[in-house]
Amino acid sequence: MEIENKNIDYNKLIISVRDLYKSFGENHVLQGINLDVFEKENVAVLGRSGTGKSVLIKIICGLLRPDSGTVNVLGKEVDKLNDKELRELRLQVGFSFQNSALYDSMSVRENLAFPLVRNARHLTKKEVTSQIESVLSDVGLSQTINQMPSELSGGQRKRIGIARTLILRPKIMLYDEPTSGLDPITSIEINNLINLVRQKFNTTSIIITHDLTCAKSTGDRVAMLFDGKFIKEGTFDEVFNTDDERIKNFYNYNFINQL
Ligand SMILES: Nc1ncnc2c1ncn2[C@@H]1O[C@H](COP(=O)(O)OP(=O)(O)OP(=O)(O)O)[C@@H](O)[C@H]1O
Repeated sequence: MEIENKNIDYNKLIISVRDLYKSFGENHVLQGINLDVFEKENVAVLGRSGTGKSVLIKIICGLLRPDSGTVNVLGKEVDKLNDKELRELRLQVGFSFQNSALYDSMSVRENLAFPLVRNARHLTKKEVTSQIESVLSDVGLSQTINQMPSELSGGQRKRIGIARTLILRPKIMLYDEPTSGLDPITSIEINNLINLVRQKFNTTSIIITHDLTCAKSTGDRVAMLFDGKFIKEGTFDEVFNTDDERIKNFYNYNFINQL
């Protein structure tokens, strides 16, 4: 078995979140979040539905603004960037959406060409094709190049969604519920892909999930979100080896649901 080469650099902080608060009206979603992610580290953020996991990564990539607190990404304070700087930063942050966000009226080839043509206009047609073929091979789906999204399985759609993000060679990957709606075997394949992406593309990642298997197999570190705060952080075993009833309930609920 090939041993994964993680090469995490704990001297290089890639994402740093401090005292982050975000409410929607009376809904106080994030209530003092602190999080550091180091170069080439995979951090899994676990929590129940509606705890603010997606809100957190949307704030990290500048899609939402916090009420207070700071978010530093690749050395830049996200809240202080103007529109142009934010666009430049976003090119380095790949966002893999929960629903894969593919354009249903476009083929796989066109879906993958879209971000390239929009953001790297200097490329020739031949270069675009070669990059599409290369990234499709990376996600193991070369044969789907001329298919439409409606012809793909849920797992294949997730892979193409990840490929479409990777084609811009981001330094950071934010995965929003990468295994949601997938059967256990397809989920394992996606978890393996997330680890492969880190190894091959040297990405730093946050994986948002409520799937324990996903968190365990992709997260070097796991952070447990509860009521707007991280209540425990560490390796998967450190987090779940606990007397905290909130974490034990989360574990048991997941376990029962997987039976
Ligand atoms: N743009 C918005 N306007 C108002 N409320 C919002 C907005 N975005 C998120 N929320 C609310 O913030 C809370 C957290 O939502 P979020 O999508 O981050 O949850 P989550 O932990 O990712 O859950 P899930 O796993 O179900 O996606 C929810 O109560 C949601 O309704």
